[in-house]
Amino acid sequence: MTVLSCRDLAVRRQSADSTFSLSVPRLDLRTGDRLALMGQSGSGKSTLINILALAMRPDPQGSLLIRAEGGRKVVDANALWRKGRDDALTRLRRSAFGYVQQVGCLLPFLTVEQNLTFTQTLNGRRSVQDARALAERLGVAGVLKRRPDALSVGQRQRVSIARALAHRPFIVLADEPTASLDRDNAAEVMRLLVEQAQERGVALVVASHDLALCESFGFEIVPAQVLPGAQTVFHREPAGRRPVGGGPSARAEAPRVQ
Ligand SMILES: Nc1ncnc2c1ncn2[C@@H]1O[C@H](COP(=O)(O)OP(=O)(O)OP(=O)(O)O)[C@@H](O)[C@H]1O
Repeated sequence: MTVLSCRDLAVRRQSADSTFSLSVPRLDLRTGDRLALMGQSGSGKSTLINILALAMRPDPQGSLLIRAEGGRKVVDANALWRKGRDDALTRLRRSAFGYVQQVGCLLPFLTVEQNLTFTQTLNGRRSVQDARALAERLGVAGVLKRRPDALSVGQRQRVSIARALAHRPFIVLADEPTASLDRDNAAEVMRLLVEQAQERGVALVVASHDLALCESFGFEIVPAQVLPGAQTVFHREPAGRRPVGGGPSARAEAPRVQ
C-alpha cells in the first residue's frame, strides 16, 4: 500500500546571507519500505524529513499525499497548508507519523510509560498493554516508571523508537537516530528500529551520514543530488526504473485523493 506520495515539492530557505533550495520531483513510500536520505552536512536531509513530518511548510506548488484515517482516506497535506487547515494538519501529524530525533526529545515531566501512551491517548487508542509489550521488545521494560533524565542516551533512543511506534503509524521518520550513540549502541538501536518497523509493516525513512550502517541494514539509499547554487534534489525512481537492489517496494503508484 502506498502511504505517502510527493510530486514536485520544493522549499526555499533564506537567511541573511544565503538561500538554500530543495526539490523533490518524485518520492513514493509503500508499507515496508526502508529508505535512507544520505548526503553531506547542509544538503537538506533534515529539511526533507521536516517537510514529510508536516513540521515545515513546503512552497505552494506540488502535492504531498498521505494515507490517513487508518488507510481509508488519502489527504493532500500541501493543499491543507495552502488552505491554512492547521487543525487537519495536527490530526494528520499525530496519527500518520512516528518521529525519532537525534536525542530523544521525550517529555521530561512524564515517566517512560506515560511518554509511550501519550500519542496513543491523543489518537484515542490508549493501550498500556501494547506500550508495555513494545517496551519489552526494545529492552526498556525495566525503566517504565522512570523519567527520561534518569535514562542513558541509548535507553532514551530506545524509548523514542517505542514512542514513535506506539500509536501504530504508517510512517516512521528518523532524523539521525543513532548519531549520538557509540558504534555498538548505534548498531543495536538501528537493529531495533528496523526490526520493529518491519514487524509492524511501517515505511521507515531515516536521514543519516552513516552509509555503511544503513547499507548493512538493507536501506535503499536516496542520495542528495547537490547542484551548484545551494540547490539539492532528492528523487526516488519508480520501482521499475530503479537500479537492482533498489528496495522492496514495487509499482509505487500515487494514491488518489478521496
Ligand atoms: N532556519 C534556517 N533558515 C535558513 N536556512 C536554513 C535554516 N536552517 C537550515 N538552513 C539551511 O538549509 C540547508 C539544509 O539544512 P539541513 O539541516 O536540512 O541539512 P542536513 O543535510 O540535515 O545537515 P546536517 O547533516 O548537518 O544535519 C543548509 O544549507 C542550512 O544552512
